Amino acid sequence: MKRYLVLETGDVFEGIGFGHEEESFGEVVFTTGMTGYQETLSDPSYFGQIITMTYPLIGNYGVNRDDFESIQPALSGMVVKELADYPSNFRSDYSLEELFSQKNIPGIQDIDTRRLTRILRIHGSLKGVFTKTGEALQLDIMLEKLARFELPKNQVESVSTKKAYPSPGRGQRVVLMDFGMKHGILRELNKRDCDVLVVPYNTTAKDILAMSPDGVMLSNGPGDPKDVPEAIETVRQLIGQIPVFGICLGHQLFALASGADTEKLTFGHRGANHPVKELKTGKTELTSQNHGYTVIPTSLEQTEIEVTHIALNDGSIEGLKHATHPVFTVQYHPEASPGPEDSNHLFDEFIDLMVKSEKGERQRA
Ligand SMILES: NC(=O)CC[C@H](N)C(=O)O
Repeated sequence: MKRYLVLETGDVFEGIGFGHEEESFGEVVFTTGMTGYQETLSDPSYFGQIITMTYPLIGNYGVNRDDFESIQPALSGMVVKELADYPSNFRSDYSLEELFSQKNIPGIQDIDTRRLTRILRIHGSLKGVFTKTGEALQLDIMLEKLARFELPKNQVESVSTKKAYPSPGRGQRVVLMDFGMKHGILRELNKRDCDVLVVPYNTTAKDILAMSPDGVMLSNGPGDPKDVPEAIETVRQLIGQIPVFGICLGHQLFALASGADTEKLTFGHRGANHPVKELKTGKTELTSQNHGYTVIPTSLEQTEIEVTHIALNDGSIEGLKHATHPVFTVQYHPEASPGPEDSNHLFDEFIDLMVKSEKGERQRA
């Protein structure tokens, strides 16, 4: 049945609805990953966003048990050119369409995603709405509703765990701050036998240090990093106390906590083949990315942080480290899922940093 996607610019796309049928508002963004739709739609960083998949055929290998990045997808909708009718893969348990219905995710297909992406590249990310499936379009009313719609400010709170929980191991003890964590991060720490305690986004530095960890991991998460001042304060207090590794939102929080500033990119970086250069070695890695905000280079001047990585597509900052303390962060996703695993070694570097830290020395003595 017919459904429309309306953008705040007044552009209208007619398509066919699938999944949840009610009206749905969000920030329309695009991702260029050719595969990995299951990981993408379950990445909590997409909270409140309508994701356009630029690859034209989606759902062709179905949905499997293993590739979820969270239990309850948080996105506001997905736009596809063509939804595969007959998924086929030895791991597939059911179709993408079934997942959308089961989890109440709104979808639209038969959309000219190339036209939509061109609009997003020109205007930047835009507010948009999926009309109720089967209902006639009332453009004026939709545009009025869109003008009134505001992107939510409590995004991290909505997707962070409410209670701390352990994921035991026999190695380094890591407190993982959950800002809307992709499970891939936890999997990478578990693979290295870390003894992980996942904690809510608003856990204080005092409480974290009282848990006596060897290091703190700052996860990815949705929204504007400036919307979580309590987390910025926690990170500020952790710097210099303990090794810290941050990913994506965690990277932006480290920058803000150090006195630097962030801003919104026009249309963001979302995809699975973004080249990133490490400045020290000149080596380039292909990375998985999903972010709309970035650290402002000139804002680093008065801080004690250094740029370690840059994006080759637009020169923006992709990695930072503290000049003297054991803290490093990346804007991209070393846990991949989806995407290349080139930068997986950063988790090993985090382990090394913890082992080398004072507490690690003490424990080995
Ligand atoms: N994946 C993330 O952690 C994204 C961080 C932040 N919400 C951004 O869009 O820039």
